[in-house]
Amino acid sequence: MAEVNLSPPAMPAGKKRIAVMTSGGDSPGMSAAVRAVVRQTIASGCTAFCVYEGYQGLVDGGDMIREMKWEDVRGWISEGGTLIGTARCMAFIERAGRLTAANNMIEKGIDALVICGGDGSLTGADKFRAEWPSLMEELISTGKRKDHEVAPFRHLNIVGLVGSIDNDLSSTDATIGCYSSLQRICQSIDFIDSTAFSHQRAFVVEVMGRHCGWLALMAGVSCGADFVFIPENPPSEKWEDDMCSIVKKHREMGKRKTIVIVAEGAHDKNLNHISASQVKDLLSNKVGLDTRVTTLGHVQRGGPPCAYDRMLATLQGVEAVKAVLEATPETESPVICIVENKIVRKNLVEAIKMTKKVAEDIGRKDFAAAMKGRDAEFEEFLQAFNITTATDKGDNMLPKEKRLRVGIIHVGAPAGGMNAATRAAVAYCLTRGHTPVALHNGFPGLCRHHDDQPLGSVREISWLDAESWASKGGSEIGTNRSLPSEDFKTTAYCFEHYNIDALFVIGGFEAFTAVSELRKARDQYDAFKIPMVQLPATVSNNVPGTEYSIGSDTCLNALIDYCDAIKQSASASRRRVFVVETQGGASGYIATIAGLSIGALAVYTPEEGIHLNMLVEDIKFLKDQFAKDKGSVRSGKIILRNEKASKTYTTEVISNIIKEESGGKFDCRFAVPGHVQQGGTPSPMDRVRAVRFGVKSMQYLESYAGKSKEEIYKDPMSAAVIGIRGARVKFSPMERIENEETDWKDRRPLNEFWMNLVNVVDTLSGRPQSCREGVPGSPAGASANGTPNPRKQ
Ligand SMILES: Nc1ncnc2c1ncn2[C@@H]1O[C@H](COP(=O)(O)OP(=O)(O)OP(=O)(O)O)[C@@H](O)[C@H]1O
Ligand SMILES: O=P(O)(O)OC[C@H]1O[C@](O)(CO)[C@@H](O)[C@@H]1O
Ligand SMILES: [Mg+2]
Repeated sequence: MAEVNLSPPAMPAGKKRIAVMTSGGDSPGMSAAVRAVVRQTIASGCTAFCVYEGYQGLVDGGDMIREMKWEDVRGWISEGGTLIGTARCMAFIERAGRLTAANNMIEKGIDALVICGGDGSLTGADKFRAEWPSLMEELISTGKRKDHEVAPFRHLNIVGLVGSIDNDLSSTDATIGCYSSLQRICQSIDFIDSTAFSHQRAFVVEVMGRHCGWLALMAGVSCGADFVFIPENPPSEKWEDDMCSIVKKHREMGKRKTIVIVAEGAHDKNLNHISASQVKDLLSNKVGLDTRVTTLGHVQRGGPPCAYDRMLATLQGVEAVKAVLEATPETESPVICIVENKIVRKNLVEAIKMTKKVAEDIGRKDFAAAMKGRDAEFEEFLQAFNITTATDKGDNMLPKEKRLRVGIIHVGAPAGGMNAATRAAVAYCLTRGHTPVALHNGFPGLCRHHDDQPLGSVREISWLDAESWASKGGSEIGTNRSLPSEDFKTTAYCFEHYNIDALFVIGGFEAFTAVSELRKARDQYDAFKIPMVQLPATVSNNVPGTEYSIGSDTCLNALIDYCDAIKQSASASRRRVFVVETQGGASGYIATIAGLSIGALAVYTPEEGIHLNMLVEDIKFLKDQFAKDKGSVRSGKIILRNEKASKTYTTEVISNIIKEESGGKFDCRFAVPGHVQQGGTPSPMDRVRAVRFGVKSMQYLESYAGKSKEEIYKDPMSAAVIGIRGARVKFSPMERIENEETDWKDRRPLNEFWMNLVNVVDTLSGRPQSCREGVPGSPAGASANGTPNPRKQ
């Protein structure tokens, strides 16, 4: 009988069959990653496959490896867990299992595999890749495959996406799912807080994270816990006494509740496990506290992904497909990572090696090395946690002449994390011997009420005052939009009269403007010749000098919750579109990232504006979509329109035009979430970043202690803005940012790093280029990383 090649025919040049799978413990955002890989694959003219049930599906083959169409992943962006299933597969740990998996991949003609999983899954992927040539040889030598069948698959094209709640892979700042899990943990601890406070109780909370302390540490930072136990940095030999003395001290200082967080993999310096019940016994018996244990368990892994995880999963999924398409046989397998704010490809083998080394360092009790092996943020967060909970000032105190009175002021609209940043700054100041002074209710509050009796607006903040602010939304010291230029004279008088030696300004574009004004007014007022730092805090994320303002993540989460509910309603009513109006001032950041995170059909930003042709093309697109949908599930559609995208085409007008032009084929409504977008409780990301930036800002101001007014005046860095820029956290000189990077008219940065992401929203919703072609200022034609948009190639 003639030989038959049962494998599918080879793909045309440059086109591939790309499969995606999820493996290990599920994590929120995995489904969003699968959606992004599938849609980007199809948008690139390739064929998408999913491998169901992790490596088990690869080993079982057959129907477990299925082709996916565009519509198959509709609505997946907001789903928790992984809709293609996951498993911990023993068979794949053995070579025999991997051989069968390789054979199944050839059977289906899979050219490339994108694996979304944790350290274990990527270790498996790395092993599979390393072994691949020998697996191919074995398939041939054992007669399972012919040479020509194997020939097109000689090089295994593999890309890793890190999906795990544990955040345990070295070389990336965040894994897909870790911030959603942190959100679940923080919400639980916030709830526990109120009952603990009521009864003056202690709670020991055990959190997941297997061998990694990221979740425990970040929960400690965001919730203002009293003590954390993490495997990378075990407590001292006499930890029982240390913990009890810190808790006792906090109680003596007036705290009514105690929260201790224990990572499930916590141990002492000799690697003896530290359990939650052990900690509970100590708190009960040695400190005499009424203590309870709460083990959060799998609730930490469930539920929908937060905004950050949706965005991360989406951008990384898109990047994974690009990496597949750009790979040559010489390219080393990448893992897609994020460093601060930048999606980057790193070497998979190296990342696995570094991750394994952390485990080995812990095994060898080299904890300093283990700490270094985690990302750069990790150590900084531990320091920030220690500083904000420290009671033993001792060595930390500066000599008297280096101690400052630091004025802290909130300017502009409230934003999530303002209080957390203030709390961190206060704790840092007290630990170092500085005096934190709240300037209540912004600059007008300062000028008008500084000498009110009995309580003026200039007040020193005690540790206990600020202690409970870690999780509080709004602004505890009050905020105001007005600027110092409204009364420079009184502002200067107050700075002098109350001996303000340094200024920490927390807020958005107004805060930026305020620091700029004070800097410029230094010529006339000596009182302003003090070091000043602005910490960008605004839902709009439009502050020059940073790619991230605290509060913007809280806003995105509030907005996606709102949009998820609207989308559900639109889906249930089948043929309905919603136009949702977002805040953001003249910056389309919030609209774009929310669009990316909910799978919006289109995003209208002030940067691009709204044009008649755009509306005409979008209505055509909508008609086409509804014609294809035929009343299917998850067919609700949302267009996000920034509040300042157009003066003429308002949200209501657009909604009416769409309704009118739909020819009765579908309906359109609009919704305006308004100030809901400021969020209630700040998101954990805003809280932890607020703490990190708060501490860094204080350290920065402190570096000016002892300098003369003239030295400060001459130093361009003495008025600075702290921010994330690409892969780094930096202080930038106000003067340069004002002059070179600010669009003063539109109150936003001149270059907005996220502009190309509108293309990703379009690619993944299938919106044709024609909708934005010819639109002035449109970056259509460039993609997320500035590389050409695949749909244009
Ligand atoms: N050394 C290895 N060799 C081959 N396959 C492996 C190896 N380690 C893990 N795998 C495969 O990856 C699967 C998932 O690994 P693991 O259970 O460690 O979860 P993970 O990917 O680290 O995710 P998480 O820790 O977030 O749950 C394993 O069940 C196994 O199929
Ligand atoms: O769901 P399982 O298999 O019990 O595994 C629990 C483990 O998985 C994780 O949730 C993710 O790795 C760990 O934090 C935890 O130790
Ligand atoms: Mg793992």
